[in-house]
Amino acid sequence: MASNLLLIPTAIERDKIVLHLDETAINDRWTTQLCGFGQIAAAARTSQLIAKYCPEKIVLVGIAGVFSGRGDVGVAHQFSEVTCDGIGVGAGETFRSASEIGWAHFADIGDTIELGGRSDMSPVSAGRLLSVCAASESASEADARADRFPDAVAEDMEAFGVAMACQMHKVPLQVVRGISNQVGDRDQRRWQIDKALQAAAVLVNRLFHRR
Ligand SMILES: O=C(O)c1cccc(C(=O)CC[C@H]2O[C@@H](n3cnc4c(=O)[nH]cnc43)[C@H](O)[C@@H]2O)c1
Repeated sequence: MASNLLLIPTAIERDKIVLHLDETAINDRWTTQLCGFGQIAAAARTSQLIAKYCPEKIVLVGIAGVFSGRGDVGVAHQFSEVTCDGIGVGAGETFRSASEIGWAHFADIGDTIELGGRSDMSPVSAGRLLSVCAASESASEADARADRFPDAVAEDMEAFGVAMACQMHKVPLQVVRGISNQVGDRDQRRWQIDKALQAAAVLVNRLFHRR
């Protein structure tokens, strides 16, 4: 039986989350691999791993920031869609995305990719994940992003790249993110990484047992 892939951006996240994952499920059917930090590494590495393992399905798990007023820190979400922000023209208020200027990311892949390509992996709808190239570094930057994406719940840096590779290879993807911080809060003393990854592990363990 083909192994499924559990992708995690960094070794720090992997070493914390594996403590809470169902070991039997991992040994039986899942291969855990790092996909790297940021959209580019994540897309390239995912493509390489799909070619190597030919997985039936992929789950991406890690931490993310939540937009102010749209959720709590220390909980986890499984997302129904992922939107890319940061590839296009301009910066700040003048930024226009790839779709806005009429350049698709690749062929028919626009700025948003639906997650959960098959009925047996139908997503728990927790809305939109915004995948950025550089994390918001202040509350005002976070608010500006939140204004541009009124239905985005959280911000990460890899999901769109992983989703693009999965779409090209026709492999269904689920994305689970534990919420470690408020978007725009760069003071890691306030981040709740352990709690976020523990909550994320609960959702991933459920996905392990879903047919
Ligand atoms: O601001 C810093 O100095 C800094 C130092 C180390 C790491 C960071 C990160 O933002 C980690 C990014 C990493 O975790 C995910 N993540 C978690 N929270 C956020 C966020 O608020 N916005 C975007 N990405 C976030 C992301 O997927 C990366 O893998 C900062």
